[in-house]
Amino acid sequence: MKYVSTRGSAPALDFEGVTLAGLASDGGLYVPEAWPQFSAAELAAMRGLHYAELATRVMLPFVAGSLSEDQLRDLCRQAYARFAHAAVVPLRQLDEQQWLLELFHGPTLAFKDVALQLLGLLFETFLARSGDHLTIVGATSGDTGSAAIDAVAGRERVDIFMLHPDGRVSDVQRRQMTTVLAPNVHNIAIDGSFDDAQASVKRMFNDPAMTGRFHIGAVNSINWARLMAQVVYYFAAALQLGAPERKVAFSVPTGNFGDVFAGYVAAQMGLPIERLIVATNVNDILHRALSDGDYSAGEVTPTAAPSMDIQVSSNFERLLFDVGGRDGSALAEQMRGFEATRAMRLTNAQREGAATLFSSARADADDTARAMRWAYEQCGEVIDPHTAIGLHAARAAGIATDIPVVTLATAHPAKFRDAVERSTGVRPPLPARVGDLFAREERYDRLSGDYDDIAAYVAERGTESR
Ligand SMILES: Cc1ncc(COP(=O)(O)O)c(C=O)c1O
Ligand SMILES: N[C@@H](CCOP(=O)(O)O)C(=O)O
Repeated sequence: MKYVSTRGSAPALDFEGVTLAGLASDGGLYVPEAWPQFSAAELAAMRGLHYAELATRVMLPFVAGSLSEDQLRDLCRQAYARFAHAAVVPLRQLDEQQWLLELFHGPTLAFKDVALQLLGLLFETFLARSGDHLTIVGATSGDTGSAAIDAVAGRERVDIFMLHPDGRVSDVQRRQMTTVLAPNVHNIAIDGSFDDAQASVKRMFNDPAMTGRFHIGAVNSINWARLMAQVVYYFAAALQLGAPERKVAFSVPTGNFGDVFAGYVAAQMGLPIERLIVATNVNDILHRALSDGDYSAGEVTPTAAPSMDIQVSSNFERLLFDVGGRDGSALAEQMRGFEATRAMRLTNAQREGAATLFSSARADADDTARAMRWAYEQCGEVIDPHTAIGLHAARAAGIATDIPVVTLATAHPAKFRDAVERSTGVRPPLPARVGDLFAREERYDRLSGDYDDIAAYVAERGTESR
């Protein structure tokens, strides 16, 4: 399998190459040169498999040439052994049509663990082959950070520098990152938003002063391997609900467009998906883009769903590339325009291509609180504010009643216990495995958010590559 950049001029790479590269050298994102396909018979044969085996079958075409089937199976078994539920990503029924796919049973209680537990092992495997050292630089609005840190803390050939927006993540999220004291883990709170942090991370991938000394790596969903692992749970849910004979719709609380793009990939591979509902909070650039073609970023507004407080949505570029005819040079120009002005219009081809599968909805604070209350009072489920935004959109989407609608439950409610308590009166307890979080020592540094300060910090503490 070869991967090409959405901006058309970076070299095509194999799976090992894209996993270690993160962002493409032309500033684009890597996507497979063609989508692997599964027939209805192949899909039917996947029903009932254990999650690690399903993951092996779904991901095998993407890793061809870099990992054997047995190597991939071994990594999947290791990655998913750390999940606290036997099904790894259990489904729960809310009413006749609505379902939740619980993605938060991993070590750090959010959907990020599903991909990052595997990515940590992939890094270890590939770096052992090359003998190289990876300097991971990541941005987090709260969940990627802890999941990535858990996946690489203490690993020999990796350092991780994780930027989070100071004061804009929940106390549980912050402590899940800052109480990991392994020497290869560096937490940095920046004065700014997640968008500012993500912009600095992307800039570092194309800063010769840094790339000349360090092998910079990505754990954010700009890294293809992240999305690849997230594709699997769409298969897991749809197969349980009757695919391939029956279609299923998904509602996805969305920020950086990685999770829902994984659903798009599943559909390209032959999974019968009726609709992908993109659910945003009031940081609604994606809702505006999908409903009337306006992709323009304002300032980030803090909400009760802080992990989705994002305006510049990296993975949207992957969709625009695929539905817009895979013209890398045209997209590079469109993205350069966006980077200069923070605004662009989608082309007709991009709008029409997206509309075949996607719809969108925006939830404000009241919608979010109401959805949390509905889940608790009508169905007995305590859900987190991100999941609530997805559920609000799922119930409003008008999907035909014979089609199941699955909302991705992206985080454990205890990560956002203040917001959950305000809406439902219930304060969800922290699961035992993170129970002493508030007794642990914290360690992190504060920086201005200025790129030069961040680069100097990394340069001073990073390990040069060979
Ligand atoms: C709990 C939670 N829900 C939803 C999202 C949005 O996912 P994505 O950025 O892949 O769109 C995030 C952050 O990414 C998150 O942490
Ligand atoms: N919500 C994320 C933001 C980063 O998104 P990613 O999926 O690109 O890593 C977070 O919690 O950090």
